[in-house]
Amino acid sequence: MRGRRNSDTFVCMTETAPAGKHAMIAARADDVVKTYGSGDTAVHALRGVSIGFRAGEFTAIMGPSGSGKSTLMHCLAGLDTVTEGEVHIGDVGLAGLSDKEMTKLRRDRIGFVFQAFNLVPTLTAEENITLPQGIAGREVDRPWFDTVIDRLGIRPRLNHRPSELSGGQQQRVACARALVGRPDIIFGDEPTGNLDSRSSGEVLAILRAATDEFNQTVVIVTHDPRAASYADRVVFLADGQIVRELQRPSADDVFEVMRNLDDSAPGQDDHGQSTRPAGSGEVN
Ligand SMILES: Nc1ncnc2c1ncn2[C@@H]1O[C@H](COP(=O)(O)OP(=O)(O)OP(=O)(O)O)[C@@H](O)[C@H]1O
Repeated sequence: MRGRRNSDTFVCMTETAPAGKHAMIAARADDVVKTYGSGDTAVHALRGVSIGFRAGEFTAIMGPSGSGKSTLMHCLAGLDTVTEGEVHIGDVGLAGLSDKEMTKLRRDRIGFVFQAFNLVPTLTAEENITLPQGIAGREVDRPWFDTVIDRLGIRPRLNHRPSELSGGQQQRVACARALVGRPDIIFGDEPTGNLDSRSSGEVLAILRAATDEFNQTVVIVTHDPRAASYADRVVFLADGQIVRELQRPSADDVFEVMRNLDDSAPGQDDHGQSTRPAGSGEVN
């Protein structure tokens, strides 16, 4: 657990970006609504979410199950479309992009680390790490590749296939794959969900280093307060809305907010309809 200053804020980050390292917005969502289905069976996964992610910043998204965390991440990463509102990666709006342009943007500017690792079983660790560069027809930056794999401690495992690696090693390979292409922004959907605490710590440390040493932007979804305590800020969703944000919290701070959210959440009914009073849980 890291001893960090705790201060709540409810201020929209896009409006308060300071000058310097964090001034540039790497990604943002503006009034994003995501509804699955329609009519009586419509599920309101996101109900007007606005948030910005500064370049070089590590953000963790938390919230009760079904609060919309994965949906928000998938919309931000262009893996899903929004029903209303806009998403930008850097200054590129995703709404107007063709499938081809979207694929190129994801390939060039976004890295992914998922809970299920998504490694190709027939390829070695090294082949998995360099696969996206190969598909893009780009040369692998070898000095950078060396830096990343040494930082992750996976050099001795480069010739092994995923089945010959532990969960933690597979996740580090997935991290290396995300880092080697030098994407502007890395999205992690429960990147430590399948890992023991030691491997979790290693993966979180490299994601932390991605921001501190490599000036990349990291956004993860997690249920783990300890994982969230590695972030610069933690954003809490409930019922498809941002309801709270902590700056540089400790794991205990995060745990406390999660406990209150879980306690106070009548949440959603089976169709994702809010059962809260109108106006509750809004960002001021
Ligand atoms: N493809 C889909 N079709 C219909 N409903 C969906 C779909 N994906 C998500 N949902 C619904 O949208 C809501 C938000 O889901 P989401 O997966 O974003 O929540 P989450 O906070 O990531 O949950 P968890 O922590 O359990 O993974 C839930 O009610 C979920 O059932």
